[in-house]
Amino acid sequence: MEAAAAKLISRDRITDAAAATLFGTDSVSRQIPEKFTRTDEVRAAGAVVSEDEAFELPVVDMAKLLDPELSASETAKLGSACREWGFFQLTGHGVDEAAIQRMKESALEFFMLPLESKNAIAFRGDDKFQGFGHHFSGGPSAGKLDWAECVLLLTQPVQGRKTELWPANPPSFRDALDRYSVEMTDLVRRLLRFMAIDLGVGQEALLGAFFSGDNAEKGQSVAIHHYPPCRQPEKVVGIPPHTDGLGLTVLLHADDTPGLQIKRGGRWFPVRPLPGAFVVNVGDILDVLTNGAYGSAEHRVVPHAERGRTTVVIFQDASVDGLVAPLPEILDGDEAPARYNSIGKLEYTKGNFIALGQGTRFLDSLNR
Ligand SMILES: O=C(O)CCC(=O)C(=O)O
Ligand SMILES: [Fe+2]
Repeated sequence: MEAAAAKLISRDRITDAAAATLFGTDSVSRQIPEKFTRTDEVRAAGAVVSEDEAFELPVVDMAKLLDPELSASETAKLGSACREWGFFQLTGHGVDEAAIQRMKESALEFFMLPLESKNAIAFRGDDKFQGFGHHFSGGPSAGKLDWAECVLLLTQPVQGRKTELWPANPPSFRDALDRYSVEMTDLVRRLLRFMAIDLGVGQEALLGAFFSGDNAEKGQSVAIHHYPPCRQPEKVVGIPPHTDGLGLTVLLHADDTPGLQIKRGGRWFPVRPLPGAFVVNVGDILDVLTNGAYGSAEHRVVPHAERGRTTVVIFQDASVDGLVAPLPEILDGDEAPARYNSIGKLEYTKGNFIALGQGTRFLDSLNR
């Protein structure tokens, strides 16, 4: 993260007062303090699809993608999920179970520590990009707090890590995240190969946008979120509506609590997490790379009334020769002109942070 861009984010450490609201033993019965009350914002965000309405968030099976007999039809399913929803659940992914288990346990154990221990890595100084505290929330919610705590860290490239901000407690954490990060790199590579087939572009082109070159702006980061239970979930926000600003996102549920919702056709669709599956979504940069063929979808988190929820979210960054731009292979003169203006990666990152602070979507400003 370039220092000047990192300065554009403002994230706060969690105070004793906020912690008493979020985790206090009597927090469930108490009134929600003003700082967390966002009833109007929640109401204005639109209706939620009801529990019993039948709908199917696409499920993609990696084992089928890899099976020569089933690969073509499963690749088509992957493609339609990315085009129609920008989201899917991924089963049969082959990621090492022990690595997943250790990551889940380390995340859950970290959040169980007293605030003082967690604040050992609290956001500080100029660089509010990495550390522990309140997730950034600006725009219409400026001044209000999310019903959540989170750890944000750069995980790749290894030489870019600020290891001193990686939790030393629980002792398993650093090793678990290191291992998990490598597994996620492999998983993203595998997925991109099939996305390239679906898009009809060379695998080198798409993989190259995510992994080639020594551009330090291209890497991987993690957000580990904890949403404590909230008796009046309709009054608070776990994470406000947003699209993910990087390339591809892979989310792991550390428990089986639902809460993630995806906006489609003006309504919020709750994700019903499948045991053992990842939730994968298209980020704004993949949307641009594919010239809008794959769409990054708005999503948010609503806390659960009785159960806490913990997620481990990996973001894989991408760019083409230092630019956020449609892949040249996807464009075709007047037949398929660019739908987005190209922009330097650093300028993109800064623009994204400023837009987040204003509650707008930077991607919209790149539309041609
Ligand atoms: O925790 C979740 O379910 C979603 C988190 C998220 O949207 C994000 O970190 O960008
Ligand atoms: Fe997100």
